[in-house]
Amino acid sequence: MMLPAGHPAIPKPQIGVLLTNLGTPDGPDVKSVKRYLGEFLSDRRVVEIPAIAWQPILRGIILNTRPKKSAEAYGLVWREDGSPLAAITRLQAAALKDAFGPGVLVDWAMRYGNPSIPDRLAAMKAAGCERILVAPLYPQYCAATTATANDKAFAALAQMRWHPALRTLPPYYDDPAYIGALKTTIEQGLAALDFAPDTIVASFHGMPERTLELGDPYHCHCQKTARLLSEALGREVVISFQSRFGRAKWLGPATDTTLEELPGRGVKKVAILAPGFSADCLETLEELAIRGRESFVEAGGTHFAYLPCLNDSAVGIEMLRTLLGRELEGWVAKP
Ligand SMILES: C=CC1=C(C)c2cc3[nH]c(cc4nc(cc5[nH]c(cc1n2)c(C)c5CCC(=O)O)C(CCC(=O)O)=C4C)c(C)c3C=C
Ligand SMILES: [Fe+2]
Ligand SMILES: [Fe+2]
Repeated sequence: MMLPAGHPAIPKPQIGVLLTNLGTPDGPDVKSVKRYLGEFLSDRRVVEIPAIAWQPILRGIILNTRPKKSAEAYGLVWREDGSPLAAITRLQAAALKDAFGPGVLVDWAMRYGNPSIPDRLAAMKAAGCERILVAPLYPQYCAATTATANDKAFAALAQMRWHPALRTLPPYYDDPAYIGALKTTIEQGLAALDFAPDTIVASFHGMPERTLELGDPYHCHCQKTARLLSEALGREVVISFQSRFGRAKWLGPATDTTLEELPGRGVKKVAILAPGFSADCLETLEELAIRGRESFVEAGGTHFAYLPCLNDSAVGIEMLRTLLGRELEGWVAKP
């Protein structure tokens, strides 16, 4: 078809990089938390119980009890610029704005809640992006996190007549750029403490043991990250799993019991980090830095430090630039 005279020039093709993370409520109030948990916990990638059995439990019990408790917890960590998870992901995208050249748009979205993955993909397409790298910011692959974020992107594309080409960021649990960034941030964190920890604990988000038996690589990815980190640091790193949810057996050892038991084993000074989270959030700031500290001290611990996630630190952003830049190869000329 011929373009009519005076037809506007076709915009220059752009490339999009969409950072994605889990999602978070819009506010630290019961209503917002209920909406968020309803969406999150209805995802069959997250709770692998047939809907006919699960939905009555979710709607009848969990969504009538948990939002109040969770909203209180969110209230303890909420910042002026919003939920820590959303605020930090926004800062990460802003810090990477000019990282890949003028033709590359960097944006962010959440799997549950706002800004949504379909909305931001539509905005990228409207801006002329013909190629999009979707980057779920989970170092360790889990179907409940990585796969469902990508599912959402694929589902959005499925609604478009003319969709952009899509790449996804693979998990990076053993990538030298990630292990190196963790090592640097831990060493910087330890140097700033006024005590030397007896032990370093690496706490990962847990998942049901059954998910491991069904073939999810998450547990193995966490173990390998912890081993490589221990080798890089040249010291032992104790691994544990946090945030148990529901009645099923979850991966162990549990972070809460580990922190309660360490003082009895002579470990009175501890530093804890959460290498599976690319941004600090409820699970790190409330569960580890607040509640974890309380239970460690109650059990006889004397010194406790929570070491923040990579977030939008210089070393964290440099790592993202390396990982994302690699996936953009062939799309963007090397600097
Ligand atoms: C980093 C990896 C994560 C995995 C794996 C994961 C699995 C998983 N989580 C739940 C249940 C909940 N998780 C909650 C919060 C939450 N989870 C992750 C990450 C992983 N989850 C993050 C980053 C967050 C924080 C969100 C924030 O707003 O800051 C919550 C909600 C909070 C609460 O009410 O306590 C629940 C519930 C399951 C069932 C699961 C299964 C594999
Ligand atoms: Fe979770
Ligand atoms: Fe939690």
